[in-house]
Amino acid sequence: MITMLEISKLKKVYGSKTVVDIEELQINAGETIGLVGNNGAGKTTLFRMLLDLIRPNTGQILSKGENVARHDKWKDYTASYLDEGFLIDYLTSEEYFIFIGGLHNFSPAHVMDYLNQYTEFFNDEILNKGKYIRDFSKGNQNKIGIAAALMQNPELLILDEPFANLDPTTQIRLKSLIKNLKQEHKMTTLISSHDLNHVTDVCDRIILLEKGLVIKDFLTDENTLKELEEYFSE
Ligand SMILES: Nc1ncnc2c1ncn2[C@@H]1O[C@H](COP(=O)(O)OP(=O)(O)OP(=O)(O)O)[C@@H](O)[C@H]1O
Repeated sequence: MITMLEISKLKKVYGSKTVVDIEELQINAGETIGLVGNNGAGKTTLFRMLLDLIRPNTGQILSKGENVARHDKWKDYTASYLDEGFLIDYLTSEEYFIFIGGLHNFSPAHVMDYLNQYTEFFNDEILNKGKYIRDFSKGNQNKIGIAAALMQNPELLILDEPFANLDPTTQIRLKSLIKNLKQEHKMTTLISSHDLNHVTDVCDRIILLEKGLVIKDFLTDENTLKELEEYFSE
């Protein structure tokens, strides 16, 4: 098995509160990981450290063996959408996609062609609306951010609560999209979610965080949903 991410002795502290405290965690290439945990468990903080948006107090994250805080190579194969801060509010959706495509040397025509595969996912709400990104609903901003992240055909994809704010139809379409990416591109995917149903459906491994600690880490099977529901109803 090839290791994609290797986390060791990772700690993030705010004031007197330790919000992430992970002794050891490995993510293998090709895995689809669901990160679950109640509000404040540390999911977003962990993602932000994976993307070197914030720095840990101690410990490190290696991506393909290189510390993300000291090297840049991971940026070539990693894509993410954490929140609307990743978008550019004053652009239309087309302008934004063309801007992101330009970073990967796509011509505008190539970008528009690439977007054809998302016709179903977009559900006719994203393109040709003459609307600025700031005026889209949060769910539709989500769709824009996810499609833009996928444009670079990443090996590692990180999505923070991708199902939140999506209508049920789009949630189901997003699940097939993620399953496809796993099957066809062997993509390594990390998804945080409060939706235990979706996350157990789409992920082959679940990591449960609580107060920054990994409480459970197991492969998904037919009992996982029940186990998680029991854990969270205690
Ligand atoms: N910049 C910051 N300064 C101080 N405390 C912070 C900061 N960022 C996060 N925290 C705290 O760290 C803890 C973990 O927050 P985080 O957003 O990572 O949790 P989460 O699991 O993503 O939660 P949610 O499910 O609500 O999104 C929370 O107690 C939060 O208040």
